[in-house]
This record gives sequence, C-alpha cells and structure tokens, in this order.
Amino acid sequence: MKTEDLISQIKKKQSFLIVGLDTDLDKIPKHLLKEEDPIFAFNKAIIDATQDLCVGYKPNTAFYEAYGLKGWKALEKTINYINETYPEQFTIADAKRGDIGNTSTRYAKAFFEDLNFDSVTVAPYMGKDSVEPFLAFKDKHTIMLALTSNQGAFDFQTQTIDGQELYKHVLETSKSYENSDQLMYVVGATKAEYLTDIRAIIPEAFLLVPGVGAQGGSLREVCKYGITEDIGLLVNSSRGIIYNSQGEDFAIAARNVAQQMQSEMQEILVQNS
Ligand SMILES: O=c1ccn([C@@H]2O[C@H](COP(=O)(O)O)[C@@H](O)[C@H]2O)c(=O)[nH]1
Repeated sequence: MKTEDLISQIKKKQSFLIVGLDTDLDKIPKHLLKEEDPIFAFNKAIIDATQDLCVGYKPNTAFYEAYGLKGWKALEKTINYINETYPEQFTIADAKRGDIGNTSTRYAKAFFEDLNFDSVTVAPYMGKDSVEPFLAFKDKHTIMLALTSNQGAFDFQTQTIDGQELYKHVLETSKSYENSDQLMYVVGATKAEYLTDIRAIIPEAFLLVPGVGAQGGSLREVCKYGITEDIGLLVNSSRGIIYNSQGEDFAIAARNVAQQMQSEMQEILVQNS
C-alpha cells in the first residue's frame, strides 16, 4: 500500500486506529474452542465487527508461532481474509525481525511476498544491512523499533552515546538508508513526552504507537506531541479492544471499544484541522 492511500483512508474513516490481533486461546471466548480453527474464527469476527472503525490490523506473530503449524495457518488465513475482503486495510506483521542481509531478505520475502503484509516490524540493532533488504520491496513499509513502550526501553534506547540518546541515533541514521521513505517507526504511547524530540528528527514519518489501553498510554498525549499535517500516527490497541467479553457478544464488545477510540480520534482530527 502507498502512504497516500493510507492517509486517504485515515481521512475518510476519521480514524488512525490499528486493531491488534494478539489472539490467545486462553483468552478467547470458550464457545469458539469447538470451531475447527478457533483463532481464525475469533479474528474473522473481530475484523468484521471493527473494519469500518480502523485503518489496519496488527497480528503479533508471537501469538501464532506459539501454536506451531496451526498458528501459522491461522495467521495465513487471517491475512488472506483481510486482503481479499477489506483490501483497503493496512496490515502489519508485528514480527520484530532483522538479521544479516542474506537472512533479512528471506524474512522480507516471507512477510511481503508469501503472506502479502503491507508492513513488518524490524529491530534496528544489527544496522543498515539488516534493514535495507526489507526496504527493497516497493510499496511495502518497514517499521523500525525506535522507542518502545516497555520499561526495558530505558536499558539501552535512552542511553546516551556521543551526546545523543541511542533511539535518536537510530532515527537519524536510518534516514540515510536506501528507500528510507518507506520507513515508519515504533514509538510507545507510554513515552509520549519524547515525541517532540522525535518529531524534530523525523517530522513527517508515520509512527506505529502501541501502548494505549492495557499498557496505560494516553491517546490525547500521543496526539498532542506526535500528530502531523498528514496525521502521521497509527495507534494500536490489542487486548484493550479484543478481550472485552467472554460471551457470544465478544465482537460487539470489541466494536464498542473501537467505536469509542474512533470517536476520540475524530474529535482530535477535527480539532487539528
Ligand atoms: O514497543 C512496543 C512494540 C510492540 N508492542 C506490541 O504491541 C501490542 C500491544 O498490545 P496491547 O495489548 O495493546 O498492550 C503487542 O502486540 C505488543 O507486543 C508493544 O506493546 N510495545
């Protein structure tokens, strides 16, 4: 998907919500366990119930890999369902990959060609030659971890090297990568106060922002410091949306929370227009 198509979706739906599909068999409603593929049955119901309120879906691959072959099959069915039924949705494989170049190319092929995701999350730690193989894929997006939402982000990411925090080195350096216009960055909603500094380095790049909902980050604070003329934000919520009921009404319950988030986003977009 081209960035301009993503921006027009955001404007049309008045939403920059990404629904996280972190599907856990211990957390989904029990009545679904009798389905042939409970993971896909759950995802399909959540997608159908929320697709008009969000601009994308982010399955975290850990939740699928944990179930081996049947988990990977459910991931494949989920991405195929989204691409066939709601092709306007931006899809993110939250896989946090990155390796020597030769291996990164295989990861990129797996997510961009075989599964046909629009984007994949990538760890920056191995540097330029581990990230550029992802950027070689046209109209696909590589989402680099910059400043993550967890407490451990302070272990390395905010440490100062040559007078600058490591996450700032990541942002600055990545701008020189080939096809860097296809880069987006992960910044945790729990680190909203850092967004002014982040926007000084990457004023226009899209940010994937996890950490609202279950992790306690504030949508308003993220927007206050991070929003751009083209919005520039994709705010993800996973558990906060998908696990609101253990009953037959689980998809309606997910829709209700997604609707609240979309309404709040619409208010923010109107205020910023
Ligand atoms: O810094 C990061 C990077 C990725 N994540 C992932 O996003 C979702 C958040 O789930 P919630 O249930 O909304 O907390 C999950 O897949 C994480 O692995 C993140 O939280 N922070």
